Amino acid sequence: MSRETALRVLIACRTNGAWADAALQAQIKRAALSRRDAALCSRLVYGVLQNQLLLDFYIGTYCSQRPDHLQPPLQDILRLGAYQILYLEKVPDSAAVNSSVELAKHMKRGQAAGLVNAVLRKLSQNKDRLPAIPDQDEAKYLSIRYSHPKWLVKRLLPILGRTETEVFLACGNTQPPITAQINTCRTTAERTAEALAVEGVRAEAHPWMPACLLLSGTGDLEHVEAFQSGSFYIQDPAARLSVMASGIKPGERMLDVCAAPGGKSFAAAIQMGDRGTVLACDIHQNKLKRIHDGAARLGLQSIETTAVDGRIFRAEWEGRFDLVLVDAPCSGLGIIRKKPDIRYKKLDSLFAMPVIQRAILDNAARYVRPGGTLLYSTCTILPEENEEVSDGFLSEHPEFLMTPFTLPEPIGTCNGRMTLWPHRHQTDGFYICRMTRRP
Ligand SMILES: C[S@@+](CC[C@H](N)C(=O)[O-])C[C@H]1O[C@@H](n2cnc3c(N)ncnc32)[C@H](O)[C@@H]1O
Repeated sequence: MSRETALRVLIACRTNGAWADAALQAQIKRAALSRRDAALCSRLVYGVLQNQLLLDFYIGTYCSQRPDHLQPPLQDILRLGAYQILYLEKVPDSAAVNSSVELAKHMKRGQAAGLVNAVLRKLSQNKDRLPAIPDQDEAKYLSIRYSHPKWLVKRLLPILGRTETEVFLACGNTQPPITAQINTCRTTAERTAEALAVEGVRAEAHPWMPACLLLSGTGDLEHVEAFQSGSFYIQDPAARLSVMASGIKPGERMLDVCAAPGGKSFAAAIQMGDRGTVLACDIHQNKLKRIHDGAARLGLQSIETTAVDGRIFRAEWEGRFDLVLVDAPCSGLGIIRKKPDIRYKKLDSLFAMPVIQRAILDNAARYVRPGGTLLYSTCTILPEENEEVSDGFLSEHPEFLMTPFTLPEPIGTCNGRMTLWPHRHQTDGFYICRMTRRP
């Protein structure tokens, strides 16, 4: 059942543009998989997505047809089989081959099962002497080796250089830690860790982020008492760092323009000791419920929600906020570890982003009071959506200037803007730019 469910998820991602995490959740529930089967299913889906280009390279070596000319479900079946043979030591090759042949039989295409059998058997026979990836073209080599699209590798090479690009790409295929941010309005990290231990969840203090725990052995956290009672919420340190950089204080008024599902609004309300106002907005009315439910669970009274398009001016908000946060919609290339399928999204949708980001920033800036703060952030690492957007904004808005901020060591003081990188900071890839409206 795990393999069939994994196949359904991969097909949904490819044909309906579904996100793997949401499709996984839905399909695991639909198939009513046990905890163990669900874990294998997740491992298969994430493993295939993280290694897709490399798997295709090996499949192509042993297949009489070009893999991209095969019927798409057949490609997915071959990738699932190849992943098990090359990466899952506990699955015997025979089981990987036979289960893949069974999946192909369900396709009711005569030759599909035979082809899957032939390709996977050859792969299994040769797995200790796999062909070398051609390395004449550096970007192509790295793209296949680490299964990241070639266009992204080409963009990264001049920014990071060869060695660091390789480290970044390898990091993109690792499992990110699960980090709990403590609701310090309610409890402490120590008490939360003790409560989690009682329920079998291991928690250790984050090496440098205050009031933050690294979790393992979590399973489904929603059933854990410490979660239900609002002791913490799950958020990467990078996201909380952006709120720390804003310097929001108790009693202030904050507007979170692109707020759903609410992580930064929660971080801000907690940083303010739940005193003041956080107006959490999103263009999608249906997403506000997540913010509302999260705030209720955490017992945060200072958060209000409303649906708005951040590009459209609301006269009643002009100059009214101490802090306006634009955590803009973006390509998400900084969270490839969590969402491996982001790397395969169409380029045109990614590069439409800067126009939307700038439109939201230009409009939201009008809501900042004189002397107040405008914080622009994204969970991506490319300058097109980061420095180029904030620099473009600053060059046309002389009433704003970039202002330094200080974050916990080892990050320290930043000169107004910074990019966090997964391989350097062990956080999500993230951009923070802090600007102040001249008084
Ligand atoms: C990066 S996510 C925000 C994450 C959130 N700040 C958090 O920390 O949980 C971007 C959000 O912007 C919203 N969005 C997209 N276009 C928008 C617009 N024109 N106005 C307001 N929100 C928008 C999306 O619905 C999405 O929820």
